[in-house]
Amino acid sequence: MTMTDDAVSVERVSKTYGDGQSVVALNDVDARFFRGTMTAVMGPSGSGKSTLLHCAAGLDRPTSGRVRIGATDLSSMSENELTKLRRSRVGFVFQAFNLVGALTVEENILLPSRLSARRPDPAWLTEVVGRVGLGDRLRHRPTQLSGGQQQRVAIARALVTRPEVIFCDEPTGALDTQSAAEVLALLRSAVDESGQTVIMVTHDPGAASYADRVMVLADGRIVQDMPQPGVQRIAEQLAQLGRRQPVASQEG
Ligand SMILES: Nc1ncnc2c1ncn2[C@@H]1O[C@H](COP(=O)(O)OP(=O)(O)OP(=O)(O)O)[C@@H](O)[C@H]1O
Repeated sequence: MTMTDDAVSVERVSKTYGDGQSVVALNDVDARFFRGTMTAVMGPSGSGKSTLLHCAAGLDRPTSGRVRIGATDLSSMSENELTKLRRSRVGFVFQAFNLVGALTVEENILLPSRLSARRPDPAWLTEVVGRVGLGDRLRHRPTQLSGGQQQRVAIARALVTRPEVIFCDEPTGALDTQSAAEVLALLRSAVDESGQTVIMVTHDPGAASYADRVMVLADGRIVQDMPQPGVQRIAEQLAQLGRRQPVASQEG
């Protein structure tokens, strides 16, 4: 495997849903996500953010184009190989936490390691649990925790296998400001202290301002790519998009 500076690269990726009256969710998108950086993906509802995240993470296949994680080309991989790749090389954090209610906090955190049959390094597990501040909650069930605590469990679960890339879809969408700040600081530390790569879909300019770069999608295309734009500029760009006339849907 050759080393590359790209943690993820997306080349000429299009995704069309349905046939007949089909929806073009991604339209010939090129994007490179550099190692050890955090990128926020923003844009109006329906602009293709989740679709881009899902294609980049190997959760969904593009209709055309190529996705690479590191030097690994996902397009030629079987479902089985994709599943293995997702378990070993990427982590996920979703708005709805997606924890298993019947398992304890500790069991949830260890689940990806169990599934990939790789024993986590106990020192690293202690470090991760300490970092997310859940040391005294390991035997609790997710329902016994606040939303912010549940999201911290999800982050610990994503960190424990030391994935190259952590994909986040609205990770702070269900959280209050304080819990959101804690979650964003944790994602930031995964980048700054562990050299991991974070790709995060968010609607919130405040959350996006934690990123090294903000990418804005509209109608399935990247329309802005801004290095550390700051909350003000992000909000302005989104407001400008909001004022644009939506592209007429193609019917019939
Ligand atoms: N499984 C699907 N089947 C059909 N159309 C879909 C499917 N998933 C997404 N779409 C359509 O593709 C387009 C892009 O959707 P996507 O979820 O990627 O947007 P988004 O920017 O993440 O939106 P939101 O901010 O509302 O979550 C939308 O028009 C959506 O309706």
